[in-house]
Amino acid sequence: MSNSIVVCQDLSKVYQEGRLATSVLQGVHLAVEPGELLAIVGTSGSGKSTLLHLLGALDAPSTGEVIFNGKNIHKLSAKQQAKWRNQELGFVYQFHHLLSEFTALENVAMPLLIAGEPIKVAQQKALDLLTRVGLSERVAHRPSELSGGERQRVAIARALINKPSLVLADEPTGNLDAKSAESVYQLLKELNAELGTAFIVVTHDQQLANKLDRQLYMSNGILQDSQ
Ligand SMILES: Nc1ncnc2c1ncn2[C@@H]1O[C@H](COP(=O)(O)OP(=O)(O)OP(=O)(O)O)[C@@H](O)[C@H]1O
Repeated sequence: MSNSIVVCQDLSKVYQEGRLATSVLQGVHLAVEPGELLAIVGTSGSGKSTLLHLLGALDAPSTGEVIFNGKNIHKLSAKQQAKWRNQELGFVYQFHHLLSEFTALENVAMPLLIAGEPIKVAQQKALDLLTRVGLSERVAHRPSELSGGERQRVAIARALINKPSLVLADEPTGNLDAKSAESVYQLLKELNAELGTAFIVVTHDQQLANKLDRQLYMSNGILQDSQ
């Protein structure tokens, strides 16, 4: 437990809109080990994305806490949270959230520039990582000039460029065909072996979930070991 990279204790989330309260997460306990590949599966609307948002401090829990390497991330100031996200965390989304007006190289270099790396160093590192994910010929392409699988690989490269200890991935294979989904999985696996990055992957793709180290099931806001 003390070795865990992230621990959630009794996490709950209630969305309050006027008089209407929607309880989305209930008493979630979770501990993820360094380098672990964890899948979270569950029906639509069960609270998986909400949990990822709380883990990334993009939203605050109603009760409970998220301890990341000993730090309660929801007690950090907004500025400290932004720095923590930049240095320790990577995000991969189904719809990739790449910046459309920038090239693949610029998108991947962005987190390094935000972290204060000189532009030449950032560009070289981005080029190396894009080569690593098989996109050396596509570095000057904008997102609209890439296929879905290529965009997803750019998004993964961007998530990993700062060598974070944890990547939060929401449906990373969600809009991909079987072949592209397999290549995204291979890439996660290789980078995990090489860099020791832990991944928490929210997915409806049971084939992907079966290949990861561990699976947890979300059902009506409750996270459990089996379905
Ligand atoms: N800002 C919000 N205000 C009110 N309710 C919300 C809000 N965001 C999400 N919800 C509700 O919380 C529930 C869980 O949503 P969440 O996106 O976490 O589900 P999910 O398991 O990721 O679903 P999916 O697999 O369809 O992406 C849903 O019923 C949703 O309508």
